[in-house]
Amino acid sequence: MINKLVNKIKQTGAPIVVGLDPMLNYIPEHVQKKAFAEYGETLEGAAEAIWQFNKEIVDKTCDLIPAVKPQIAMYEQFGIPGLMAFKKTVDYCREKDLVVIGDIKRGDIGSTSAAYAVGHLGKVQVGSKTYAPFDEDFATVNPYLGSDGVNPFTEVCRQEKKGLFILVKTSNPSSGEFQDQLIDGRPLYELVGEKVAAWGADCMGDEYSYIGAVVGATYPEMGKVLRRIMPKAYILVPGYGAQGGQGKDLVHFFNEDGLGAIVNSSRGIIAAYKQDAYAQFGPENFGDASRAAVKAMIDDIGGALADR
Ligand SMILES: O=C(O)c1cc(=O)[nH]c(=O)n1[C@@H]1O[C@H](COP(=O)(O)O)[C@@H](O)[C@H]1O
Repeated sequence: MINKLVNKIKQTGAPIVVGLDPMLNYIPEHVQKKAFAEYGETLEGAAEAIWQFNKEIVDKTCDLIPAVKPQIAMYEQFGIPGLMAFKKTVDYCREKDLVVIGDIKRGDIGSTSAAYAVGHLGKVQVGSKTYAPFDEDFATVNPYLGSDGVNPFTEVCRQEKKGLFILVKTSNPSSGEFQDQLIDGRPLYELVGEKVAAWGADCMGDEYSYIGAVVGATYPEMGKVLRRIMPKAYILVPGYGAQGGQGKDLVHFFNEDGLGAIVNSSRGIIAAYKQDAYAQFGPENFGDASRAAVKAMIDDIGGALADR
């Protein structure tokens, strides 16, 4: 799957991921109204609104982008109907040949991580039958329980040819509270970055490892150091747009070959129609606003890479 991701990035010239993080308040009135007319103001109604919203955004952007990243919490908040909308979204994006990064941020003791890995990336056995319950292509993993929490995910990736993005340095304001703590003079995130490189060394695709890392766009200097520490890891870079990251901050997350990083934007794309820059589209044409925002993001990052 890492080879597919790299090839799609090369084909599209777009090292970007559209984050499918639908909140009800981003979903235009007319989409909500239609869903509620059919299912009432229920969890099912919310899930239908989310699904219709996602579908339109995917339809309007899928030819421009290599990948999407649905964030499971946004679906889980609507319970079982929400999770069904998550699964529908994953399946639809895979049908459109997009690489799907399940943003699930799991990680637990080994036996529990194994169950998460099977449910999201692998296959589960039920009597004589086998099922792939969620079947994303990549998953985000929290490594802060240590190797035995990560190994079951790696094992399933090896079997299924899937991949991981492991949290190394997160984009949020408090990420330094623990991640920047010094151990023998070195920040914890660097030690985690070294671990990601080690875990990924025998998990190589053609050019890059299928064990990638997450490093926030909001910490470009740290991204530069981590790029060197993990030369073969693809870096998922969230924090562009709504959290303040811009193309010019991100060049050092990429290798000299222009590969090695994929930048996520969620609210900046899916709620583009609410921004002044795209207001002319109006809520009716929210998908077109997202398409324009994707194009602007591609130009911003492409321009920054060309200028470096
Ligand atoms: O793993 C992630 O994707 C992630 C890691 C991180 O350090 N920071 C971060 O924002 N994310 C996710 O990236 C997305 C960012 O959303 P926007 O700020 O709306 O672009 C959300 O789905 C977050 O959960």
